[in-house]
Amino acid sequence: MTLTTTSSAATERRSVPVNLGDRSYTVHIGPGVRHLLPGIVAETGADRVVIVSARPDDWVPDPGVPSLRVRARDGEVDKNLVTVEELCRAFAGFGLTRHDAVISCGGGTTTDTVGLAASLFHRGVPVIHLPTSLLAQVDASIGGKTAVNLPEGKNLVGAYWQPKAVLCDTDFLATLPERELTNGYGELARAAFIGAGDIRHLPLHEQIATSVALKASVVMSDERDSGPRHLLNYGHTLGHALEIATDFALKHGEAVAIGTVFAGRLAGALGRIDAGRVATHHEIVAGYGLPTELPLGPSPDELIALMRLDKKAAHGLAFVLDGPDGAELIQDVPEEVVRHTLEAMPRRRF
Ligand SMILES: NC(=O)c1ccc[n+]([C@@H]2O[C@H](COP(=O)([O-])OP(=O)(O)OC[C@H]3O[C@@H](n4cnc5c(N)ncnc54)[C@H](O)[C@@H]3O)[C@@H](O)[C@H]2O)c1
Ligand SMILES: [Zn+2]
Repeated sequence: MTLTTTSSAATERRSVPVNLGDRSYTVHIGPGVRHLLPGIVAETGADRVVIVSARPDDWVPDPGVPSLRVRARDGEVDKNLVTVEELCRAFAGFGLTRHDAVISCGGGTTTDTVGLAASLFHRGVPVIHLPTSLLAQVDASIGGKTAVNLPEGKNLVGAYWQPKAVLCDTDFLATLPERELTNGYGELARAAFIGAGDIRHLPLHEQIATSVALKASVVMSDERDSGPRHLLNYGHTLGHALEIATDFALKHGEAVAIGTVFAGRLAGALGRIDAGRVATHHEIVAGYGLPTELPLGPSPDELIALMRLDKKAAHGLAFVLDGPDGAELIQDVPEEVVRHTLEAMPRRRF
């Protein structure tokens, strides 16, 4: 499909700086921002680029320097070290040097895989991301975490590798299936409780920009995940457990949405927030058309066992929870309160 950009495009564009010293970059958001690509490539000084894209060729504009196009496939199945090796071999075959650049275009699985390959090739070549799913635009392509899966688990092999720029072109979203759009809303819904507030009334490009700015500010204060970056995991403790317990039948954003409703109920049960604020969790998640109920099937015990494996937990059960001073990481939440909160949640078939 050929992309078209509306005439009001320029007024709907936003740019968000990610300030990380000599690793700083800008995230551009809005219709048509993909056309900034040749200028950004020129700024990097690259003599040639490799474009790794899961979308039609004309979605990535001419970068202005000689390029090799490599076809990618979105999806967890290809998000592995075999693909990373294939990409690195394509880079080598094209004679890419550390002074050139790699461009990714696709969903979060593609930006993660290409980002990791770029971080490894010649111990790091510049990468520019053109995320095409809402989830990748609001989350996956921002912040410099890259990873691929092992048969033993998701995202087990990765690196921190900040891009030179991210172009979140909202024209890309026109072909995104409805469920993938809703999936991205899951991360926007959780953003409401870690500083973004209720942004549902804003146009989508503004919501993306708000979420990107929030993630950028957290990453700027904790690039390598040693403290405040935990906040981004709001709703994710139960979310990850639900993804695993349903064998990934629930998508990440859907699971995070249910996890966000649960986090509100748990914070209420612990007396950290009042009933009105608990209800706001439900209202915002439901307002995005996201699920608020637990799936039939996984028992509280099974979910608690999975949540004990969460990397945020020093020991016991840990959650990022809303409270009088905003969201914070709470360690050692009593298992009984967690169990009662899970038992009290409605269930439905997905
Ligand atoms: N690095 C990070 O910080 C970070 C953060 C969050 C998520 N992630 C990773 O991101 C991945 C999830 O990303 P995702 O939801 O984009 O998954 P994905 O890449 O599998 O894309 C989801 C689906 O949407 C399709 N798609 C994407 N863009 C499209 C478009 N414009 N038109 C039509 N179809 C399109 C894809 O082909 C795929 O079927 C996971 O692997 C997750 O681990 C990484
Ligand atoms: Zn997430």
